Amino acid sequence: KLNKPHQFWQTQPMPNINEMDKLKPGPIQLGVLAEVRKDPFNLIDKFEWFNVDLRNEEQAQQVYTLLKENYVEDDDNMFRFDYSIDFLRWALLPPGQYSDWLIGVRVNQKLVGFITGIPVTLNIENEQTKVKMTEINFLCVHKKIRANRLAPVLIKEITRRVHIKNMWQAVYTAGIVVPTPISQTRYYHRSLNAKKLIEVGFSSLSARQTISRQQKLYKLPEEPKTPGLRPMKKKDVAQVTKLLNEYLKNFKLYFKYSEEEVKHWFLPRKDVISTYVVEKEQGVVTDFLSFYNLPSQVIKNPKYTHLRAAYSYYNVATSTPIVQLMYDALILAKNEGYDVFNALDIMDNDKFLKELMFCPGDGQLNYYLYNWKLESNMLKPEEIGIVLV
Ligand SMILES: CN(C)Cc1n[nH]c2ccc(-c3ccc(F)cc3OCCn3ccnc3)cc12
Repeated sequence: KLNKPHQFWQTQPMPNINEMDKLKPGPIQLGVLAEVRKDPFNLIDKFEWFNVDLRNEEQAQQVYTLLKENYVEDDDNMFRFDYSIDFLRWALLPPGQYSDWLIGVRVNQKLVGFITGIPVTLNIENEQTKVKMTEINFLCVHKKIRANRLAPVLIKEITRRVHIKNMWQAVYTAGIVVPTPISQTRYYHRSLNAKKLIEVGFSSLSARQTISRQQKLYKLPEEPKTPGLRPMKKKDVAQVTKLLNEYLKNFKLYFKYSEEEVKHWFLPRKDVISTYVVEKEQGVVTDFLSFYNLPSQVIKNPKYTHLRAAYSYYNVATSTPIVQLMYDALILAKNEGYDVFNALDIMDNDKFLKELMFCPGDGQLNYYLYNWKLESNMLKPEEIGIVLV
């Protein structure tokens, strides 16, 4: 009976505490293509598998509504992520995507379950170890049909569809702890609209604080400071690709980006992704900053329905001090209408979090690698060079 904690995860190729020192680095189980099940896993009666076509407006709407009403909430159930359709198309239709890796489960034409994969090549702990794998995301089961053990079936089915492509590893993140995190990172928030954050209950005032004091404390200049800072354009793709790939080599977990992928992931998309480059003298790009748009629905509030949050994506500072570059990111986000700017303590983020007055969040984001034993059991947050949306 699957009712002991993590009963499902104990059946999966993930290192557990006492195996840690026995397993050699690399794949935990070697996959055999010929042994992969050719047919989908069985679903309970009336449930059916369904490949989601996010380009189809109606199907995209169904995914949007399922997530908006049933996806991740904060620990106090005050906020729930509200990923937009444009955002989902950005996140889930990258170059090389497979049509059967956006998996839905339907009952009477209604979408009740979802899980996604996108193809990535992950560098693990050194430049020589490049592993083609999947990045898993958006695991969601409708609130009304939880405890049917649908989530494990969704995980097994996407695993099967990844195995069929002769890929045997996965990378994913989650707020919860299941066997076995490779890194436990923390998130931080920088107030941009102090008054609204207090009114929605995101921030609270201590006895000595007042709203106007908070507004003064977090006040930002009207315009960014760095000369030559401007929105990224197509002509910047080659330089941004070089800057990014060079920078990411500093970390133990990172993707290598083609120019095609940089076009997809970084060219600005309204209300989805903002990328700004610093163009020093004639045409030379020396730095860039980027943040993505992920609002949270405010579950119960008389005045506001949403919290507008910008999330730090990738930032490369080779000639501008990182603190100054990120200070400009705050100003740009404020001017784009965001209420809060969020960042994890991964990459070099620790260098600006305190100085720019970020406050720690109330939870953590755990990183996972499926079917892979690291040389070092855990990675420090500053060794993580990947951002999962
Ligand atoms: C990553 N991606 C897989 C979505 C995802 N799943 N689980 C999560 C748990 C935390 C964060 C997270 C990551 C960075 C951050 F600055 C704040 C965060 O959550 C705040 C709490 N919250 C939840 C909903 N509304 C507010 C993301 C996620």
